[in-house]
Amino acid sequence: MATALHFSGVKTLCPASASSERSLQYKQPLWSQRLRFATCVASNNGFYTRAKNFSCTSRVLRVSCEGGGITDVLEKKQTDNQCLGENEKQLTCVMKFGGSSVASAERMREVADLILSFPQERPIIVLSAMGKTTNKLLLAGEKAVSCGVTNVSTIDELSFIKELHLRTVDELGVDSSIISSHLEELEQLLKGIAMMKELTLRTKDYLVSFGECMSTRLFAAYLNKIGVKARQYDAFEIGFITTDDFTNADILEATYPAVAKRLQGDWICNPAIPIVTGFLGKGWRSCAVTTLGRGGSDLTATTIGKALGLREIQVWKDVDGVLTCDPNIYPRAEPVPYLTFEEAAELAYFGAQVLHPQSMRPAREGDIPVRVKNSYNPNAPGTVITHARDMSKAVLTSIVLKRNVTMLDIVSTRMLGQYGFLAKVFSTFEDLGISVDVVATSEVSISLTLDPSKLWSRELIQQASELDHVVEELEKIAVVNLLQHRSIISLIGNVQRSSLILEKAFQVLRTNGVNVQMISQGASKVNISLVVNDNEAERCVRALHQAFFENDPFEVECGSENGSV
Ligand SMILES: Nc1ncnc2c1ncn2[C@@H]1O[C@H](COP(=O)(O)OP(=O)(O)O)[C@@H](O)[C@H]1O
Ligand SMILES: N[C@@H](CC(=O)OP(=O)(O)O)C(=O)O
Repeated sequence: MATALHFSGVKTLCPASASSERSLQYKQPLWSQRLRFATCVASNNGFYTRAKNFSCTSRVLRVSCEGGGITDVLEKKQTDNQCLGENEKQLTCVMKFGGSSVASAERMREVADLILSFPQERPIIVLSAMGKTTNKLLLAGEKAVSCGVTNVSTIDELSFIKELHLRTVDELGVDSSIISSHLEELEQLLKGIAMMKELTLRTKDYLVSFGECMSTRLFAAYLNKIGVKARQYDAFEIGFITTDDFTNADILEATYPAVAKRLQGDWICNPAIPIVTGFLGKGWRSCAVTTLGRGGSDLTATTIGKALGLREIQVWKDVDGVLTCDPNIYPRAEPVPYLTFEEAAELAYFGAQVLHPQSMRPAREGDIPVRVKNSYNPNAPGTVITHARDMSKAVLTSIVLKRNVTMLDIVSTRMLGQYGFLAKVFSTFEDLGISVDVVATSEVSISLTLDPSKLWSRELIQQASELDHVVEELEKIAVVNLLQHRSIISLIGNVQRSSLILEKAFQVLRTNGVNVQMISQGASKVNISLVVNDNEAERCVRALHQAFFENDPFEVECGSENGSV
């Protein structure tokens, strides 16, 4: 057997050995200059793995690998633009890894291996904060409001975050100085919150930004340590311009050209894998750090995909793709192999935590496929989301649950034939800046649900008074009934088959003794929404899943014809 070294199109054959350390002889000493900057990927019978160590002298490249017997060593040159071939000037894809994928040093190493297992790609990496760091930061902030300045350093969540990040520094073998100033500043910030006794939305965003700022620094340092040239970027420094809606900001158009120019420009001048903070932006008026809403790193990834016109956007999660329902509600949920952007957007908007609600927009506008993959199980095919798919056999794709929704029944006090009623109702919501989710109307009455994510971004006390205010305003023209603790069950699928879907759904709900309080079929034609009581919702989802995905969906069609459903 022979071992091959590929470099600048030149191949040098060296004798193989069974050892896990391999020395390769160069023909030309000149190569070693370039190899200093090289990425080294070794392969063991076709399974690519990160080389544990590599070093080179003028004529010898020495590679050692965990796991023994190296049969092949590939060198990807990453030097300067003089060495970039024409097609190497383009970054190819974006890979986003969520908190669960980078929760520990071990997971970060696995993610590095995963990235290097695609040597043909020139990826941009987007990372979320490690594990549950964002939640812990928010909790620490809330505790700081009332704990007093002197007690800040004893906040459990602060200790947890410090310990997690310092342990990761240690285990990855990188220099602690890359995050020490962030950890110090974080404590100072919490002391500031304790002093002010308030945590504004703007401060909340600044507070949570420490999570992504630290995870990306750790990961970039680790890649550099193992010889893979990487460069860290804070999204708010490279052109992610947003509205000033702290905790729920929207990306502005100016972002696309700015981000493309910065990332592509740097790559061409001095190639290094970009490691970008997910979730963060910069408010265009305030110039302060903003966040894109919980789970917003998906949106960072799709924004980069569109900005650079990349071939593919990959979002790596801890599940085998988008599933037929939330696995926390029903563990027998199955991966959905294909989705359209429209289906994925509805699914995300109506509560499937797996994707950020706004994240499909840039991908759809740029017509860039999104692949949802499992970083714990990279061989699983995942879900591919594209513009169109074969719908001929599709009935139901996924069942989504949105809990804790507020519903309003509004009945006009005027008689039939009264014009302007709907306009007045919706202008009330517009004036109050409250967005509406699901709507069902007749000429004199309207039932609707309020988007909880918009309400949740406000303080609880503010929410209650806003709801009172909505009711007060609407009562000028209607009788209003405010119904809380409702859930929306969204049936995402082929609404061309809506009769079949509804027939089966209502049969299941009737069998389970559940009364549907509102029903709406979206204009998008991929979603039917049913409103039920919160306390019945999970049971409904499980029963619906069993009926639609664990039995033949065409059964009902035949059954109903014989009247035997
Ligand atoms: N329909 C669904 N398909 C897949 N996952 C879902 C679905 N609904 C809810 N989830 C939950 O979403 C989680 C993945 O999303 P998220 O927590 O944002 O991942 P990450 O932090 O890795 O980006 C899964 O672990 C799963 O519990
Ligand atoms: N860290 C942020 C952003 C994010 O996208 O996280 P994840 O990819 O882990 O859902 C959050 O927890 O909301």
